[in-house]
Amino acid sequence: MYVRKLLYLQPENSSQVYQDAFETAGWEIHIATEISHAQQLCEEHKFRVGLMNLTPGTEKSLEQSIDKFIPPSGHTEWVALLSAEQMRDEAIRHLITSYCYDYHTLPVDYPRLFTTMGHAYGMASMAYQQTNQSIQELETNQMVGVSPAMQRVYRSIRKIANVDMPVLINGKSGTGKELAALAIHERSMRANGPFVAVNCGALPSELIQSELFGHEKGAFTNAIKQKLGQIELAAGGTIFLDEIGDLPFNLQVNLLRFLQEGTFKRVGGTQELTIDARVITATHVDLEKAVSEGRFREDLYYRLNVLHLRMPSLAERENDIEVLAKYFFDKFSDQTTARIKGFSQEALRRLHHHAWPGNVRELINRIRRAIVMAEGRLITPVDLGLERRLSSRRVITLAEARAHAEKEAILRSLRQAKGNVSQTATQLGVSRPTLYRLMEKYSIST
Ligand SMILES: Nc1ncnc2c1ncn2[C@@H]1O[C@H](COP(=O)(O)OP(=O)(O)OP(=O)(O)O)[C@@H](O)[C@H]1O
Repeated sequence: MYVRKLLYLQPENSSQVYQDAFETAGWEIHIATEISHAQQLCEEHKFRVGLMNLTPGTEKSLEQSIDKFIPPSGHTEWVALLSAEQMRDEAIRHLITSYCYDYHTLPVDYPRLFTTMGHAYGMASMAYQQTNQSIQELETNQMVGVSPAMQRVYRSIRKIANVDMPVLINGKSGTGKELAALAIHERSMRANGPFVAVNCGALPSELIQSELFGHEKGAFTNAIKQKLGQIELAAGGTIFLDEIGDLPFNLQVNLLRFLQEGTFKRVGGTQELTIDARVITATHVDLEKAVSEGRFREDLYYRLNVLHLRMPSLAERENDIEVLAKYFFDKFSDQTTARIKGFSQEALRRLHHHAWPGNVRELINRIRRAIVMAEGRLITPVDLGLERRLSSRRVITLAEARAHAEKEAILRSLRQAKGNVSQTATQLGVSRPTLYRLMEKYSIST
């Protein structure tokens, strides 16, 4: 029979379930009575479904440590088992809505519970397949993303790659324009030729001409020998010109000639040279506006914009945020950071709510920083630099200021005590139950 693995978190003294019933229904049940054991099992097995028994008296400690046993892959859906009475507790309802796919009230109605678990398994498997799909995309063109917006990008790249014409890519900074240009090149008939990238915005205007088109010996004071330009170096392949809007107006005509006739002259040269390179350009500014303001040649704009690709910003690709975060986490983790197992639920929530002005590049930087900064097993919002800050411009009430200070003190103390709640409580001069209550109030997890 097809076996699905189930992690059952059953604190001691909680009501028993009939293990045989699960096995007959095709579930291989792994029971943990303690969080540490659940954590260990999560590292050894791939559970798609977890069942947690919220026995009265244990739910509080579960709530505080739930982040710890969420497997690093994050593809496990949880179902809570609890009494109808417990459902009246607001904290428990919060726990269920934040962490669980569904709940089941006791006594156990096995057929109904198995249906719920079957659905949870389906949902978790779907999420897992989606991540895997993105990794397949990655193998072919190093781009990760499962969102509909990225699926459109992949489809466009496949089509554009087959047609040997200029491409204009636009999108905000850090959205992956250069990566898309490389993907086009690698899927095109020029894949065996060079891919040469030049950032026109990063070069001083007096150097751009010689950088792009090369120069002859003696063309200017420092031209002690002949130098080939980047366009010449891209012969047989693709030249990618990033920030094309920054190309000085006087050089735009040279590029236009190259696009129209495939010819150019080195600086200081008289000979007309011919090479074959596909031109892909990118911009984060509105080139049409630059044309209407007279800063960019209209004829060049139309020559460059034969095929067009728009890279969506990260905020438009919400489904990709978590996939990318986990991808970069795996990429940048190494043996020295092996103790860090993934992201806390709060960290994932903050990643989703952040506006991402710097797009994927910003995400990469935040993950790299978090891997260095994290002190616990899971990355927190503070590690990512995404802790909620109170706006300095807004007038705050005394109650808000007090709450802010209280939260900061708890976070700092927890960090110093490496997540040890008893030690933190002693340090802050409060009892453990009070600290737990405050942590719940401020959504702090260890
Ligand atoms: N979909 C993606 N999957 C994986 N990595 C990505 C993705 N998009 C961007 N990146 C990574 O993000 C970083 C920024 O991407 P890239 O340089 O291509 O952006 P850009 O739009 O050209 O930025 P800019 O306009 O600032 O030059 C790179 O390290 C790139 O590898």
